[in-house]
Amino acid sequence: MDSEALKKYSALHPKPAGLTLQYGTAGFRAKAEKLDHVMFRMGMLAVLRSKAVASTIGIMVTASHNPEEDNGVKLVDPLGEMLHPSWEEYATQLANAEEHELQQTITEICQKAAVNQHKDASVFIGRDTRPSSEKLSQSAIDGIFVLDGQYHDYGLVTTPQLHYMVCCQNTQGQYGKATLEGYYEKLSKAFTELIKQSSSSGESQKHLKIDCANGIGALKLSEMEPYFPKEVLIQLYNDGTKEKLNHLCGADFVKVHQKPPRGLDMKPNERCCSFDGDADRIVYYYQDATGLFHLIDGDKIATLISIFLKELLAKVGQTLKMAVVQTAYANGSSTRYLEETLKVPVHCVKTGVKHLHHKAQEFDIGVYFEANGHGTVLFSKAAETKIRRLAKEEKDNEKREAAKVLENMIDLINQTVGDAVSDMLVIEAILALKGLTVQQWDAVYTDLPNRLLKIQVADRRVIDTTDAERRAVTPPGLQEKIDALVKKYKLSRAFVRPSGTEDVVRIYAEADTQENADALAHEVSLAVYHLAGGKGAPPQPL
Ligand SMILES: CC(=O)N[C@H]1[C@@H](OP(=O)(O)O)O[C@H](CO)[C@@H](O)[C@@H]1O
Ligand SMILES: [Mg+2]
Repeated sequence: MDSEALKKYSALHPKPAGLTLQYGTAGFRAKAEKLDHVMFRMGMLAVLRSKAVASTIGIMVTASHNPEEDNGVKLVDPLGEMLHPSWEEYATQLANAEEHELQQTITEICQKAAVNQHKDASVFIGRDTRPSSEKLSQSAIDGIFVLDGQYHDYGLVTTPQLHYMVCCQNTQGQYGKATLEGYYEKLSKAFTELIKQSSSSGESQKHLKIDCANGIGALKLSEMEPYFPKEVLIQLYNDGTKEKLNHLCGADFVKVHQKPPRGLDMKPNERCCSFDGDADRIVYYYQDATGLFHLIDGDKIATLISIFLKELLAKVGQTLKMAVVQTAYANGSSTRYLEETLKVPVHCVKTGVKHLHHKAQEFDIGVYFEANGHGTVLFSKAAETKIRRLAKEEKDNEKREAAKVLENMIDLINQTVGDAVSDMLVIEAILALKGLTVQQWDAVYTDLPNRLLKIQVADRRVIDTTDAERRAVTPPGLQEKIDALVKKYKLSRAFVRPSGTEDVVRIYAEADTQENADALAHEVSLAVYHLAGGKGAPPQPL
């Protein structure tokens, strides 16, 4: 490490005095103007991580569904996974070190993590369309440069595209070609193969309206369109040419407000979907003839995919172990349907993709989705090998054809991380192959009415949870109070947890009716306000 160069460069990216940030559920997130030093330092950390694991590491500059003024950064591990938890702590230390402690902190990280500083380092970097992203990614590049790392700047890409590139690179091309063209070709080839086998459905079945949240999804879908087969008739809305990123649109807005995004003209019964700002989440929806809005969230996506995969597994006659991984936010009806009707085991883990991904790796086929629409399917190496072999060698026609469908699903799904583009194509292929309308998909089960609220408290760390965040262990008395409130309603459930991305406590409630879900959520938020140090005026009923 050249300490003069480090001093010189870090002076160009000074840390605002007194500012401390934490590497949370989704990396660092803050107002963009507070992040320059963090980017520079994450450039350096990516170099250290790359040296430690002798692989290419990714840096993605994005704040996903947050407002346009925010930004953030996430590191991507060798196979496209989220940064290993043991390094999150190093990320936080490095981001918060004062200028004069910087060199010492780097040395300490190298010691603790056994980083061989003489090794080569390689970093892939990408960014979303925020006005601040270009400059911030340059700051990260300065950080890579100062520690002598090699880098490739992919410029504007979706978060899942960057994860894909990193995985391709570290598997020496086994996962695909580490270029945008490679990504488009791999996905569109698998998709085209899949829908070849669908009996041609009506014209209306082919149309899909996509709300791109005024983000990167619009750019990348336009680039990808020439690769699509002619059966795909997509119309892009909120493409970023007129309005602000994530403003009154995008997957998060639609999920939280349970209403259509602005800027998408929706006719009755049309199939529509929304991406989030960095295109790693997707939700579907439609409006029925009476004008009622129907949200089809991550739970229904997981269910559709599970139904489809289970049928295929039965056809190929293989006993591969399949499971669905959810979080506490999954609608109770989805869990019940999966366990009781579909007979697929369901596991509940803590919020955050890294937890879901990790759990899903335990199965031959692990389907994971957060209710908000972030998710994917993981196939174990053994399962993949078996399926590819059957697709090639199986003598029985029906079995071999089913194995081929599974093989194309493996190639279409971005197994590195949830991917709105890939998930959309998976869903479109399943609907086409099964001849399902969006209404039939929606009707697989009925969501329990639910409400998600957030409130501010003086220090959200006073709330500690257990049992995959479904029960609060502190502050004293809070869980007992929640239990008593839940008992007042039918089919009810409620829990609270501190957010990992915002300075708030989240409250979730579901019950037999919307009024009851709203009332329960409100009562629980009052309990949090009183027992966990609520800030400002007490929460008001909805
Ligand atoms: C209830 C909810 O939607 N929580 C989101 C949100 O996390 P919080 O820790 O709840 O702020 O952002 C995460 C990162 O995008 C996402 O993984 C998660 O699902
Ligand atoms: Mg996102």
